[in-house]
Amino acid sequence: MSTHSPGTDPRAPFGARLRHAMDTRGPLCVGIDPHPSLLADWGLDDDVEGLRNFTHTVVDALADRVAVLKPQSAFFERFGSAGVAVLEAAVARAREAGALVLMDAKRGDIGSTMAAYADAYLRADAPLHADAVTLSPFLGFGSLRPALDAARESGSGVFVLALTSNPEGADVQRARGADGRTVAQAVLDRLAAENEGAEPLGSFGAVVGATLAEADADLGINGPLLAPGIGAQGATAGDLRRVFGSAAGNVLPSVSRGVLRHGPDPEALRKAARIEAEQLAEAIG
Ligand SMILES: O=C(O)c1cc(=O)[nH]c(=O)n1[C@@H]1O[C@H](COP(=O)(O)O)[C@@H](O)[C@H]1O
Repeated sequence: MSTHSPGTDPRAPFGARLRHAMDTRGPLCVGIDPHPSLLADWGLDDDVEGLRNFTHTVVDALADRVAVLKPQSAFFERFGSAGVAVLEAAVARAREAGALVLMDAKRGDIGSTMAAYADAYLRADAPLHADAVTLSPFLGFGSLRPALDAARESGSGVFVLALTSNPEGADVQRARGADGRTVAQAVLDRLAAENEGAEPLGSFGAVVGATLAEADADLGINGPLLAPGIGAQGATAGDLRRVFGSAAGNVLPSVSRGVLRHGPDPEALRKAARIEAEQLAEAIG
């Protein structure tokens, strides 16, 4: 992991900016998940001031060196508008310091209201504009169209849930449609179509948990594969090759508690992130 800035044209599509960030800073996304238990471990109160202190500490320690920071929106929303204001400031501060920001909001809705979510996160001048956002395809992949179009227009990205890291995900995601494909494969195929011809990497990513026993799916979507589950959920860097096979080079491993538990000392956070990034780069390199 280096402190090198992503340095590509800020107007380049998300996939190109992410490729550059992963190549120069190392393939690591650190999740900003201010759990009440982590706030307590850091000696902070479970209130807006504690949330702000926690979030700024993580951003100031890591935004100039990790490829991606991923704030989990719910932990901010639980404090209402004051918490969302902390999130908004953190997104701006992290992007200013050179990190790409993936807003973990897991949105999905009928097309007409999906357009409003797209406005909230993907429109270039939106207060909560991030480099990318997580989306849920449960209302049908086609319902995400307004977000896909908005991302293309603003040079942002999306990560659509395909094979999630939680054990309950398989009920829905491994179910087979009339054509024999699993739901997850149908999502992956639609993402591959969105990324067709994109170089060096498409902007339409999938979420595929590092905790899976095996992917058992074609992950060749020419887009990034967000891999949560490393650390607190039990997966390790060593699992990535087995799960992702030849697609490992496009994997963006994501760690939240596994890094955050080393705070609040900024130097300890930086060290934890550096070790993770080095191990992950070696595992998928
Ligand atoms: O979209 C995600 O980020 C996500 C998808 C998934 O399948 N599993 C998963 O754990 N996540 C998120 O990744 C983070 C995992 O946190 P840790 O288990 O603490 O590393 C949480 O913010 C989850 O919401």
